[in-house]
Amino acid sequence: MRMLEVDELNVRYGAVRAVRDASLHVEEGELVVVVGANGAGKSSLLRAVSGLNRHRGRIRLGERDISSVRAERRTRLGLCLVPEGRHIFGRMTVMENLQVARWGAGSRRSDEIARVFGMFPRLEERKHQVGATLSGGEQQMLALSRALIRRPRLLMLDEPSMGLAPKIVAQMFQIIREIHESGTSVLLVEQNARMSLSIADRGYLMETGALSGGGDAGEMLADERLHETYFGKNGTGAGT
Ligand SMILES: Nc1ncnc2c1ncn2[C@@H]1O[C@H](COP(=O)(O)OP(=O)(O)OP(=O)(O)O)[C@@H](O)[C@H]1O
Repeated sequence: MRMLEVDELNVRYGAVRAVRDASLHVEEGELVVVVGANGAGKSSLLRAVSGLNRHRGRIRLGERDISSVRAERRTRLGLCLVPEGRHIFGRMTVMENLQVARWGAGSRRSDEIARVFGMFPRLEERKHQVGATLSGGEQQMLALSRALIRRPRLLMLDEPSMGLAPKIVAQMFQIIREIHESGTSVLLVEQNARMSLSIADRGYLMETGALSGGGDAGEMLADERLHETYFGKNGTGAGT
């Protein structure tokens, strides 16, 4: 089954066409990455799929057309976005952040929090610490945990490697790989092309609002033409 199908999506900010006739899909259980440089339109694409941006075009989640469904309802239907910049509650503790997420998911079950602590033991160790005092990697883990509490059908991640030290970036991609291996469908947007393609099934390229590709991630990783532009001299990705 196709988990997500996006057809001819367009996002405009006044005269700026941030997303142009973008079409993509994610099969059930797939990990798909959209790679592209800073400003290519990746965040606008994910925000539109989440219902947070005004957009034109058709979006299907599973069998259902959600093009005109509001953002909160899309989340309830299983589409969860971990936004760029994390947006955790800095003055609340780790535990409180997770409790708010669980409440938002309409659940009171304490085992949902225990489940994410099982995935991120580090967060359990810091459960009484306030969000703002966590490291960047821990904040990203908390943002991810808040989405996972909802048991999403499709998890969308906007630049999860942003601002993290290289060692932590590697851990973050390992965690995303494990989430995918546990059966969750994932749509990831990233500037770090090399790392994200190395864990993905398929990849798209995004340039000035337009998507191309949609091919096998391993083949994209081996494609010499993409190296100079997208993998950068130090191999960490476009624009870095
Ligand atoms: N609220 C906004 N108002 C006007 N223009 C915007 C707005 N948000 C984004 N843009 C413009 O739309 C284009 C795409 O931006 P977007 O943030 O989607 O790209 P991106 O690939 O996610 O880049 P980044 O990684 O820097 O977030 C850019 O030209 C950006 O300047």
